[in-house]
Amino acid sequence: MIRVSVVGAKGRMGSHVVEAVNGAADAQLALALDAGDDLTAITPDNTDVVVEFTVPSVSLGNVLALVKQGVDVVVGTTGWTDDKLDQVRAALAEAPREGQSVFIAPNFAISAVLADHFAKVAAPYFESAEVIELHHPTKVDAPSGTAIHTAQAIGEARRAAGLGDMPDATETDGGSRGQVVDGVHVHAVRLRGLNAHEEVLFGNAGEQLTIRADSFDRISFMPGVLLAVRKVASGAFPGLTVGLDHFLDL
Ligand SMILES: NC(=O)c1ccc[n+]([C@@H]2O[C@H](COP(=O)([O-])OP(=O)(O)OC[C@H]3O[C@@H](n4cnc5c(N)ncnc54)[C@H](O)[C@@H]3O)[C@@H](O)[C@H]2O)c1
Ligand SMILES: O=C(O)C1=N[C@H](C(=O)O)CCC1
Repeated sequence: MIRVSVVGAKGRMGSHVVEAVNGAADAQLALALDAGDDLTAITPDNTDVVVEFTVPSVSLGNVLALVKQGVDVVVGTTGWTDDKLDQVRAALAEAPREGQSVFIAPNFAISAVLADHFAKVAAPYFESAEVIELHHPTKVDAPSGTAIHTAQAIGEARRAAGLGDMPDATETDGGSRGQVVDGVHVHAVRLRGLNAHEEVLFGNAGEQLTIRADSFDRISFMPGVLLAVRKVASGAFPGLTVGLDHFLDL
């Protein structure tokens, strides 16, 4: 049995994770903590893997504290920068237990992970690429972690293919062209009724490819969360791993 503690357990994602862990035959819920609870209650004596879904402003602090406490961590919270990832790597290098793991996924839904993969494959073949992410209006960060990850993957694939800048004659822009991430324009929509959606547009003269992923319900993230918990608990992924694609045969 994998003993799983959840941090952010009262949130939209955390409460689904509690339910998913309770429904899994090979996992059992250890502690379910939220804001104001004492994180030091989580120790290797009661927990194998912590699942962390909180808010971008506190997630790094939680992860660093949990690594110090000797437990493995699966993180779904967004807001990760290169500098924050370096801090996690440094904490893991000093971790109390041999082979400790932190796994971070911008998106646990198979549709989103595949969309990202297909975008990487398509990127070298198109002159233009833009990302549109669409989410519920209670989301606190923009653009989404998934859109940043997708844009970075497209930027990297374009560079590797020797592609230059995308064509764009814009001379005046009050913000309508979106945020530029790694050379890729990213646009964020917040609309009541939406959950989590992403569209990647690729263009050449006379043709367009659209790749779209839709998470209509948060249950779409749960198979990915449980897969990550199992992979991390197996001990086969020491150190920091970013992206569910590492656990899929893509
Ligand atoms: N990776 C994915 O697949 C995926 C999917 C959905 C959402 N997310 C991300 O997960 C995060 C959470 O999203 P949500 O919709 O569940 O948000 P939410 O606001 O519903 O939940 C966040 C929870 O964290 C709690 N919290 C805040 N500070 C805390 C602290 N210091 N310690 C413990 N708990 C604390 C809050 O009280 C709340 O219950 C966001 O960053 C979101 O973008 C990722
Ligand atoms: O609902 C959210 O918030 C989501 N956040 C992640 C992101 O920012 O990419 C994943 C999708 C849902």
